[in-house]
Amino acid sequence: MGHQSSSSEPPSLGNISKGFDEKREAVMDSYSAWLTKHPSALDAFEGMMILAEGKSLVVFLDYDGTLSPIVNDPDQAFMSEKMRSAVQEVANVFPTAIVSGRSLDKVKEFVQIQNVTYAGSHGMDILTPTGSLKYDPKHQNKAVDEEGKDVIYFQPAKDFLPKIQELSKVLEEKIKTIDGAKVEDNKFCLSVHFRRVNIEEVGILKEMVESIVQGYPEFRITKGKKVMEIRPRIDWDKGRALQYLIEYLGFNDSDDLLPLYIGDDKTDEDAFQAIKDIGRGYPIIVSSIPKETKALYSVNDTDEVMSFLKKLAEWKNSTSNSSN
Ligand SMILES: O=P(O)(O)OC[C@H]1O[C@H](O[C@H]2O[C@H](CO)[C@@H](O)[C@H](O)[C@H]2O)[C@H](O)[C@@H](O)[C@@H]1O
Repeated sequence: MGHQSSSSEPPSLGNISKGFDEKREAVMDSYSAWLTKHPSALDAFEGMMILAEGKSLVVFLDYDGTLSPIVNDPDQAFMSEKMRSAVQEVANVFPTAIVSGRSLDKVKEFVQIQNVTYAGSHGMDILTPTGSLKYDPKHQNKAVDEEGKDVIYFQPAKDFLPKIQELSKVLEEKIKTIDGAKVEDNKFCLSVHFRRVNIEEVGILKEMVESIVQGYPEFRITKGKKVMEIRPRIDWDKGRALQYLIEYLGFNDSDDLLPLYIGDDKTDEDAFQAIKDIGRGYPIIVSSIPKETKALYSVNDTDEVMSFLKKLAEWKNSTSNSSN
């Protein structure tokens, strides 16, 4: 008797593979459609640089998912030596800042490059050498760094520190019961990670965190990649940090300014918006899947970020040499 297929029978391998191919094609189609709206910054590079000629390009880079690939353990999110040298090449020829959700100390420890400006805690902890900024004692602290240089810390959430530390302890104690959950202290904000939490327990963890944070109305929760980010309710984000750094560099009212920001996460959208508000510049999202974004351009992954940074430094070096 010939083989009869019925709906109760398991699908054959051939059918599974056909279904898989169809799904993959559909994903590729939607990614291609998305790319027409957010073209690859590598493909669009020449055109972007034509507009950059004679302008003052300022480079802003997110850390996790941009300079280092997303990994399971946040403490192991190291940057490759190749990426470090690409960032170094860019920092040698453009003012460059790293704007991260990590604590300032942690991001400095990961990146280990001298001539870049660092902003930690989603821009709530910015370290700059003393310079053109007006001294604002409300949010700025003068200090001397490890090398004996005068520096300024800009910390708009400083007053929240005791409460953040309290909240961190409460969260740590409560989430102990959930295997794989982790609180990361990013100084002016906290991250509750659930990448390594069993899928069945993620909802419980989220409810737990939400209910604890409700008891601290001066804080809010934002979402990142398998992480809940708890931060003070202040009008400050990566976009405001970008504006602060532009002012610090003295480009506030400059028509020459051309900010470029590369980031992969929701909190980077504030910086993309800030560039849109300025009215010119290159907001670039790192994504291998179509997603809602304010970025104009895209790159697929951290390898493409590295290729883009290398091209950028090469372009600057070649244009400087040709004008000599
Ligand atoms: O602004 P960023 O520099 O992108 O920081 C955002 C969060 O990044 C880190 O978490 C993410 O990367 C981890 C390491 O790859 C990954 O394990 C985690 O699932 C991701 O959410 C960082 O640990 C967080 O504190 C930052 O808020």
